[in-house]
Amino acid sequence: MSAASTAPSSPEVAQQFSDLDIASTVTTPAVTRPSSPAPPALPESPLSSGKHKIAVIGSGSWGSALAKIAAENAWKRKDDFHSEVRMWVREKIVNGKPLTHVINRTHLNSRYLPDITLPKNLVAVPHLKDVVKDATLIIFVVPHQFLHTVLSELSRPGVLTPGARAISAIKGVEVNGTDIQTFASLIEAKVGTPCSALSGANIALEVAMGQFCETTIGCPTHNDSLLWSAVFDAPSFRVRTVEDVNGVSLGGALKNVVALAAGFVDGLGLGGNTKAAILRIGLKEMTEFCLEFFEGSQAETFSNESAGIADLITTCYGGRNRKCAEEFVKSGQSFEHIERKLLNGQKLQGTATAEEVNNFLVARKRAHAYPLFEKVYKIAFEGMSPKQLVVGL
Ligand SMILES: NC(=O)c1ccc[n+]([C@@H]2O[C@H](COP(=O)([O-])OP(=O)(O)OC[C@H]3O[C@@H](n4cnc5c(N)ncnc54)[C@H](O)[C@@H]3O)[C@@H](O)[C@H]2O)c1
Ligand SMILES: O=P(O)(O)OC[C@H](O)CO
Repeated sequence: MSAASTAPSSPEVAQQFSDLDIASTVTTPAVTRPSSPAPPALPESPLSSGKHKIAVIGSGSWGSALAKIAAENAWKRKDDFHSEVRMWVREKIVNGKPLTHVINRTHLNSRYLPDITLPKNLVAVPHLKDVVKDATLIIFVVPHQFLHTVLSELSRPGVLTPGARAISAIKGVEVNGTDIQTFASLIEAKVGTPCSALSGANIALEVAMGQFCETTIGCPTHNDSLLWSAVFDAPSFRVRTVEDVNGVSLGGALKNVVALAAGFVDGLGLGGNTKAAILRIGLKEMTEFCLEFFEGSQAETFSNESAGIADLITTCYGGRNRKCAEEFVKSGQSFEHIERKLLNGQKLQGTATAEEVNNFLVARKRAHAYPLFEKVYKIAFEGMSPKQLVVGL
């Protein structure tokens, strides 16, 4: 497609970022499917425009990659979506300039996803309340450590649009004693929007580069699956929807614990057989954990969907958790040090999840039923030798 003919900016953001050139070209996907049938009609928007408006909360590597896809789809379906998509960027000075200005001028997230050109209808905004103004579809994709702060700001009266829906692409769980919650249910409880969950074998950079992959979206209703498929499905990012919001959420959280075990295996110099055994045992514990503690979740989400087996494979071979756990064994340094050394400002999720899951299982007196999760916790937090990982499994 040639250069866009209309400016995608709303008056407020045009004023806020008046010096931006967001009226020229918009990145379009390289592949089109001319023979595809017309997409299904979307559920009505609560806005008087009749269109849905997308907001992205988070601008790390995954936030930026998902925002890119959502903005490209919004631009293609202007009858259904406001073409401007706003992305919350926690302001930071990068090379002497605010990151929001850098993103809006260069269309590059130089801090978290350099070298990937973002669509020009994706606008970086530093204040949360401006990001969600009039938004009907809100994508939560901050590292889970920061979610509570975000939710307390969004739960103030008048901040969110009545009738808005949310989706969580955050991988982790929230534990309080004997209670465990997914982030989708935490978001739903704190801000009152129905919340779906997106998870899959999705290393952010590969997705942003347009390499083919699949993702799974767990949705509470059929309307949610229509909406979120329209936001995310793309020729190189195929969406499959399931009704199992908990299974999708738990797949994304628990695979990070297994990825630490896979990294320990690599750090110990053990081979493919051992890693395959860890993956099998890990998938079994992930599935059993979900079935035991989350009523209505489905084993098939783990065995058949990208959010289960496929994400486990990619993360145990190519993810940050694996990489940091390998370094933990080889260097003997702390995970905090390794995170700073290797991740360039990105956040490690697996150690926090291993601790949360262990605390929960201990509180429920069920730690012995999940020996791999227990070993990962003890190696990461209690000084157990990594060599003990496979002993007695
Ligand atoms: N990176 C991936 O490949 C990938 C893929 C799928 C899912 N995920 C999941 O997506 C979620 C977000 O991960 P990511 O990779 O986009 O983030 P990231 O690890 O790249 O972290 C950077 C983000 O954290 C924010 N941040 C840093 N300090 C903060 C603070 N004090 N307060 C608020 N925000 C702060 C930054 O502004 C930025 O948005 C995680 O749950 C992760 O597991 C990541
Ligand atoms: O890099 P990791 O280990 O956080 O994994 C990234 C994604 O979750 C893979 O789907």
